[in-house]
Amino acid sequence: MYTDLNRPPLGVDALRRALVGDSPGDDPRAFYSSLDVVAETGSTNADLLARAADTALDRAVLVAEFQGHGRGRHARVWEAPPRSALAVSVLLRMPGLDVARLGWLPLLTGVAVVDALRTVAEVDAKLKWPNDVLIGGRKVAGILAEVAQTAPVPAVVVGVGLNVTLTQDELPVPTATSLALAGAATTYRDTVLRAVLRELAAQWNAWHADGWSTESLAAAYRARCGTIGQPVRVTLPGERVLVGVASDVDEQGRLVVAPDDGGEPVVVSAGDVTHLRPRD
Ligand SMILES: O=C(O)CCCC[C@@H]1SC[C@@H]2NC(=O)N[C@@H]21
Repeated sequence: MYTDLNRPPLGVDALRRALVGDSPGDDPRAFYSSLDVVAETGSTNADLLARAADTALDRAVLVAEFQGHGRGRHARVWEAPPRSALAVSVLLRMPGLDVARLGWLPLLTGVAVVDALRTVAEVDAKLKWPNDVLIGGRKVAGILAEVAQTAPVPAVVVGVGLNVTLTQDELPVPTATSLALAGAATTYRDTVLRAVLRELAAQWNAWHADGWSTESLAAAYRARCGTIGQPVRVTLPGERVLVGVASDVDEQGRLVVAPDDGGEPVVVSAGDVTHLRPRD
């Protein structure tokens, strides 16, 4: 099934040197407490969630060269051939953050992935609400955040799956793409992973310094979101379909849609969005 297993492994020692601090702090270059790369696991999100009660794992990073049961949003699977994608999870706690704002973390992660890809891969990456990362209308990365109710502060495991060197034949669905297929300036996974984790740390630090306020974060999200201003079809829970124009995200990161039937704006907290101008 997989065409080329001779792809290079990630260089864990260099990644650790670049990203892990002796006493992890505000510097995005040494933000993380640990970084591990495993050859194979079921799901990096599941692995960190299972160990979320261990406070030593705050800001831990777990990367898998291959996931047998990668988890996607809406209970879907997330698949990629070995060593051709990034499958990375980070465990974060945000003391003092109102739990109602936890939902911003996957959106913040989306902002970080977009910035990393624009910078090192030189691609025109954009977000499709809530946090699919698209290039030319095709999905290159997905984000799944899951919460563990640890006391006194919940732990959030945020996972990123990013297609790097997948060939056309290896794409899980025709609407996906990879950095290689999108003509990225680099398909070196170490470079991309380093950029993603540094941007995530920088965004997280900025949000923390801002007292977990959502104003600047929402502005950063809007600036990178290709859904706002788009005609969209939204499949809501229960398979109800909403068609209209996405006008904004609100203070909780929910999508506001002006329906085509002229009704009141609908605030969407969960749903599957299709852009009706497919290249955006
Ligand atoms: O459905 C989506 O778009 C989200 C996909 C998230 C996949 C990543 S890969 C690393 C982490 N571990 C998982 O099991 N899922 C996430």
